[in-house]
Amino acid sequence: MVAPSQRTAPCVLHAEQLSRVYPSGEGTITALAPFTHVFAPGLTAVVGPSGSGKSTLLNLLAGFDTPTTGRVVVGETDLHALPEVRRADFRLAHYGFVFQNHNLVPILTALENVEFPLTLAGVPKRERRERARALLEGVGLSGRASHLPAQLSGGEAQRVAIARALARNPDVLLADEPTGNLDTRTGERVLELLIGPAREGRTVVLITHDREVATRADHTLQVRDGAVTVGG
Ligand SMILES: Nc1ncnc2c1ncn2[C@@H]1O[C@H](COP(=O)(O)OP(=O)(O)OP(=O)(O)O)[C@@H](O)[C@H]1O
Repeated sequence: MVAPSQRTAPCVLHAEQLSRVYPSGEGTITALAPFTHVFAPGLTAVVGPSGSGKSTLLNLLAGFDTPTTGRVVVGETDLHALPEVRRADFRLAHYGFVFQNHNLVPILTALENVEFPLTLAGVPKRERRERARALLEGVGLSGRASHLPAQLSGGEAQRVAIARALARNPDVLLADEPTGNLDTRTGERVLELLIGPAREGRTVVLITHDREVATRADHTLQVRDGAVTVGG
């Protein structure tokens, strides 16, 4: 097995006066007004209407986008202060991502998809294969290891994506509507797989339109017209 990442204590994700303003025509759009929040370990649900700023928030927390003001601190690291290449490495080592459409590599099998982040990390083949098998087993998909993404159901593909996201024991798991395309029962199963890491002390941030899903979270953030408030 791969040694757990350098996680000695639960990692805290801190947004400090974080905001994002986009140019729009002649003017600007405040997609996210300045807000400060500590994302504690556990599951945080981010809810809000379409266009309210949820994805903008997630993209900033991931370091995919640059804030107009403020910063994102992960543990001791100021994410946006890192040069681009180091930020990408940091992201690979500390973050896992799950998107609405699983984003699996279509030409790789389920097992190879889970192995992929370990390959990037230079983990030797035998070790990474063993770890990927254990992760697939963890999401109940040992029997699908050699399937290509196109040969998986939507729920199965999403479970593979979660196994992949967990491959490097991330401190932070960011999920954008991971249950959005799934029926209720399958969505519930996928949600359980995200709640597990949250219970183990990871910081899991989940965007959802589904109020039912949000009720399972430890914390809820409401985003409305770019303004973030605590509580649903
Ligand atoms: N790159 C961009 N340039 C200009 N405006 C943008 C950009 N990205 C997002 N916006 C605007 O910022 C606002 C927030 O968008 P965002 O995608 O964060 O909303 P959302 O809550 O995730 O919506 P949805 O639930 O529909 O995915 C919207 O008004 C959107 O049009």
